[in-house]
Amino acid sequence: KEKVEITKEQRTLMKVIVDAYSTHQIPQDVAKKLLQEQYSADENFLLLTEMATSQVQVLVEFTKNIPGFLSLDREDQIALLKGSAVEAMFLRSAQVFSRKMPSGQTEVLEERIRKSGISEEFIIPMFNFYKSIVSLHMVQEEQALLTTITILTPDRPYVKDQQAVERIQETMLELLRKLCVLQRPQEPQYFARLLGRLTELRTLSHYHAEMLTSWRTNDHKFTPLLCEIWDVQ
Ligand SMILES: O=C(NC1CCCCC1)[C@H]([C@@H]1CCCCO1)n1c(-c2ccc(Cl)cc2)nc2cc(F)c(Cl)cc21
Repeated sequence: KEKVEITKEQRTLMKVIVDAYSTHQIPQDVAKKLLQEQYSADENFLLLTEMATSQVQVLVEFTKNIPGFLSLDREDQIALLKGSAVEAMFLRSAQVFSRKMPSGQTEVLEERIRKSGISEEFIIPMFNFYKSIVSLHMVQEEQALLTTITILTPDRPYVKDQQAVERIQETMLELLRKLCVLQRPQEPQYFARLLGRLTELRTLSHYHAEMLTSWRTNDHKFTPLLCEIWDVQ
């Protein structure tokens, strides 16, 4: 039986990442807003673009706190952010969706999102992904590390020094692997299941431009930051 132990420096690394992750979150709670009232497709589109814009800003702040990230080549830092922002947005949406809510609220939230203006064909893959995240019952440490591992994906477009990114990502993967073994001794496959979600996340993210341009709204207005990050306009 493998004796898994978190080292002192791994514990420090974990604390830095979880603190940064919990500090840099969307200012106001989008779930609460959606539960308060039913919005029109236009209002929902505006809400999404506002939320997504502020989430990118928050993602940049979070990324600066990932040990080693700022020592990467500056252009590679940008390439990693641009390459992971959409996935980070869907992963964050899934994590918000998977939060424990008073009974019946999750169903209301799901209904509001289904009717938010998003075109039918994307609803199923999106909720399949969200529900696969819900079913993992991830703890905060796992959520923070999974987002970190997504950001540190070496094979994003235009990354020059992939080895340097791989080295930092491997540190995070090893820490997450240990956490999973310690957290779920009875589920040896749990770590593999977590990483499997990143494949589903990448597939879902391929649709993001179509999901946005096919939104049932007359005015698909995007902020300059979203035009940078999303393949739209
Ligand atoms: O604002 C959203 N997500 C933000 C993005 C930044 C991080 C925090 C969450 C959207 C909402 C959906 C209703 C209409 C208004 O937008 N959203 C999406 C979503 C994201 C991308 C596309 Cl293209 C389609 C839907 N999935 C969500 C799951 C949820 F649980 C909640 Cl609360 C909201 C969610």
